Amino acid sequence: MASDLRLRRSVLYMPGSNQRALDKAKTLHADALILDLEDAVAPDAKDIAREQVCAAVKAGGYGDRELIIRVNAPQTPWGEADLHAAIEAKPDAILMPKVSSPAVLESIANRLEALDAPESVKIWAMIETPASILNIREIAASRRLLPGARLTCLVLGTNDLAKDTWAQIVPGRVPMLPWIMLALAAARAEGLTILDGVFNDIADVDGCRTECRQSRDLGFDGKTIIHPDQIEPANTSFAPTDEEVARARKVIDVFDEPENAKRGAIKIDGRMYERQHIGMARRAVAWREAIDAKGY
Ligand SMILES: CC(C)(COP(=O)(O)OP(=O)(O)OC[C@H]1O[C@@H](n2cnc3c(N)ncnc32)[C@H](O)[C@@H]1OP(=O)(O)O)[C@@H](O)C(=O)NCCC(=O)NCCSC(=O)C[C@H](O)C(=O)O
Ligand SMILES: [Mg+2]
Repeated sequence: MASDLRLRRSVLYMPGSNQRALDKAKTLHADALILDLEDAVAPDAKDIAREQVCAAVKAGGYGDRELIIRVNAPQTPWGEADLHAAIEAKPDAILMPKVSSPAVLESIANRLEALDAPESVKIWAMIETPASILNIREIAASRRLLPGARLTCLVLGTNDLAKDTWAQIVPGRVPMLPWIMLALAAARAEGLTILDGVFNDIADVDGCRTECRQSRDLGFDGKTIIHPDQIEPANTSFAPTDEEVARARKVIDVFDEPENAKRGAIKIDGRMYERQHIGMARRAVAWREAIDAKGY
């Protein structure tokens, strides 16, 4: 049903040290916000970023935008303080960077349980190291093993993947497609949400739109983005078109007709549809209803 569907078409990062961005985000049409304490924040701004981000989450005012805090990794000088403060702020999720194996997720899930964090605080995991790709099956499967069923989303970090593998970031992303699709299959096998990596060329809005469309074609739930100008391309690309919705409604209606009750396959407007297509059709309609209900 549309009411259960959480839109994550556009998920906007912002440096936690940038108070202006934290404020501006309250008015932007992004579905979710990642308030970053990690790579977007310089070492000497880590403490102020932590304070600002946790204060912003506690104060609220972001409407129905999901709020995610990206902490520094546990082995860094800031990891422990970030995690403690983030748990206390109770965001919708804590995003763990550079997750290379399930072990780090287990330790965070245990911490959340030990500190009695509400069930609503989920864990999101960045998939951005070569080891995370090799261990993706175990990382995704840890959803079933962690206490509190907290792992709900994987987020690709294509900049870090490029850095560590030496793969080039090129239009069409051919060098990365095997890793992208492996992560996508692992996420879907476990019923996790999965978000695509960022498009760095802020000035190239058309290029961003092309990559968002590719991202939707590949099967992602949404795109992580880095600038307000990338929100509209992401929201538009992940919305089913009018034509898709009309076709989806027709598929549902035709299979609902009594004379088709026992048919497995049907030809509609020259194309073959099987019963499995009803689920996809319902998803398209539910997405449209969720977008209409949201108003953007
Ligand atoms: C890249 C930026 C530093 C550019 O900022 P700026 O120079 O201020 O751009 P503009 O002048 O064009 O900004 C126009 C207005 O929009 C606001 N703004 C800009 N960016 C954001 C944002 N991300 N969120 C909210 N608001 C934003 C500006 O404040 C201006 O507002 P106003 O003054 O009222 O007009 C900046 O865009 C930026 O910091 N972006 C995010 C960078 C970031 O978070 N990077 C980390 C994540 S990417 C990553 O590493 C993923 C992964 O880990 C991987 O490995 O791939
Ligand atoms: Mg990264």
